[in-house]
Amino acid sequence: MTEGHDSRLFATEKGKGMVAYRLYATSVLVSTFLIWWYRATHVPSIGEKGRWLWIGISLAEIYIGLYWIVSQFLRLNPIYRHAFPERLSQRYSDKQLPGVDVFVCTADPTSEPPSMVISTVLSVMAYNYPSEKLNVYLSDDAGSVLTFYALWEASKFAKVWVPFCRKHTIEPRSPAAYFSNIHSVPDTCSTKEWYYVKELYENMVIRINTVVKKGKVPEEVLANNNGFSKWNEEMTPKDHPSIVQILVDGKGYDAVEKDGVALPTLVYVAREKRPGQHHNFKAGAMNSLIRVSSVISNSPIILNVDCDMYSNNSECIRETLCLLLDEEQGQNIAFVQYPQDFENNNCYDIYGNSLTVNMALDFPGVDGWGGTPYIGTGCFHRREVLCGRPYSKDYRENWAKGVVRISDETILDMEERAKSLATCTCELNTEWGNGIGLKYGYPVEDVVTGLQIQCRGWKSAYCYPKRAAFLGLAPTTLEQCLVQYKRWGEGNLQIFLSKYNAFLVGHRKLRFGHIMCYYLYGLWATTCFPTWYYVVIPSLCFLQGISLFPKVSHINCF
Ligand SMILES: O=c1ccn([C@@H]2O[C@H](COP(=O)(O)OP(=O)(O)O[C@H]3O[C@H](CO)[C@@H](O)[C@H](O)[C@H]3O)[C@@H](O)[C@H]2O)c(=O)[nH]1
Ligand SMILES: [Mn+2]
Repeated sequence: MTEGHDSRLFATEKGKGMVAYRLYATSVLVSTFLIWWYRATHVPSIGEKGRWLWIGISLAEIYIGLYWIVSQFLRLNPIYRHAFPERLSQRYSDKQLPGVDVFVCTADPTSEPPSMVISTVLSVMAYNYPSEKLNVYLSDDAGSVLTFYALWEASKFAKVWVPFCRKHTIEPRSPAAYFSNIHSVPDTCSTKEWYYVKELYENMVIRINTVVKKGKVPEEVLANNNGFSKWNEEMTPKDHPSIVQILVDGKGYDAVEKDGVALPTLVYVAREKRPGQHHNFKAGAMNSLIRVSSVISNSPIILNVDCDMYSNNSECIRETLCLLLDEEQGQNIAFVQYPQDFENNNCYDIYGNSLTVNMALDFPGVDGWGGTPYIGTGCFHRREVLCGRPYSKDYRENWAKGVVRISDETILDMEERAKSLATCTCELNTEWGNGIGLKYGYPVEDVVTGLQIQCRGWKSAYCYPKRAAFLGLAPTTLEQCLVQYKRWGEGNLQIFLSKYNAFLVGHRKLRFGHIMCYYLYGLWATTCFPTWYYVVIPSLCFLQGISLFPKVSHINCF
């Protein structure tokens, strides 16, 4: 069933086959009750072997059953959104479209190689969106000259790459992904041009990798480019001043390259780091970017991506705008979250990294209750809301908002102003990290931030386009997986146990089902205990000759 008519920019569709699913869920529920009944009525009597083990397994089954019941809140009401970008183009000219600031975060040039980071940056620079409305910020939490060097190289390559992508409607627009997956020349492109771009890209990657390997930028580059003078020998990742450099000024003349296509603004940001000053990880980096971008572009929409999650769908901004700009249904949507899809999963996916259940089943279900959580990457926010604005029915976003250049201000002046907003002291005695920007103090800062936004009355939307919007790298080794799951499990449990427990902050503000969705993630880590019990104890009992399950011969065990 599709709600919506021709003027809507997006439609909301309810999940199919729900009657069948409800029947199935009811049968599981009935079976669960029967198992509980069986456990309660067959407890070995006092003194009998295995009494406590029986009670233990009964508790494990009760917990798993209750957790399953909570999980059904995510399954009963899924919705799917479909955007109509062609209607957006009919209604809004390029000039009328809102500005978009894209934040890419990186933290370590060793584990996040600069050549990968710039591929992500290039993929978002090449969105099918007016360049003068697009601003890309790279936050480098390591403050590394190597990452800056890579971005400087990328800013030059972008002059060829961005027009190339737009001219030949290339997908995906991450050069690394494109050249490693596509080996044939598109029809519209001459072989010469294609190989020229490919070679240009490959040579750039070789130069970047050489510099990263040596750990040093070549002298001739340092001598000829002022940008590198901001670094000196004393600077370390944990101790350096703030650096803001506008590598491409999309609103200036230098952005118009030879084909007459303007490039998006490209800015390098390394916030100040000092020993003893807490930097609040990614949330701190995001909040610095919100401030820095407010003097350079101040776009009403912010997209944030992790540096290992490139844009795989160049239409994604337009699709998102369909949701946010829809006059009837979009006014209360604070953020639009895309799934975390990964390109490096193999068909076995032994650690369950593809997150298919969460992305394809759970999140449309949470969306049905009023809003998917914010999961930190591939998410478009309204700047105003991220900065603390509560929902009000009468509020209308100023989509034309943006920085109006002070006529006699140079780029250097602007960089200086921006730099002062990325220092350690600029958040002292402010609400940053509390009511403004991303919340501090939680390992999954994004989830708690999203929850806070929803408690201020806003909704959020989940978009699951056929062509994945972003593709990232999932952990590949068991160790990386354990670290990742521990962080998510621990982080969500911490929120559950804190004053940001969804019920405590959300009662009367969120629907009961929505609170249960947050509980599912909050309690996820605790399911390790019953699971562990279930996996270990019955096998040990088996060795001792104690049976915790009905025997096949006892068919009539009830
Ligand atoms: O001090 C820091 C630490 C991390 N990052 C960046 O934050 C992103 C995510 O960090 P990562 O270490 O890759 O965390 P993951 O556990 O892989 O992240 C997942 O889980 C996080 C917590 O929910 C979300 O923020 C992420 O978006 C999501 O991909 C990366 O781009 C990092 O470069 C910083 O900018 N500064
Ligand atoms: Mn990651």
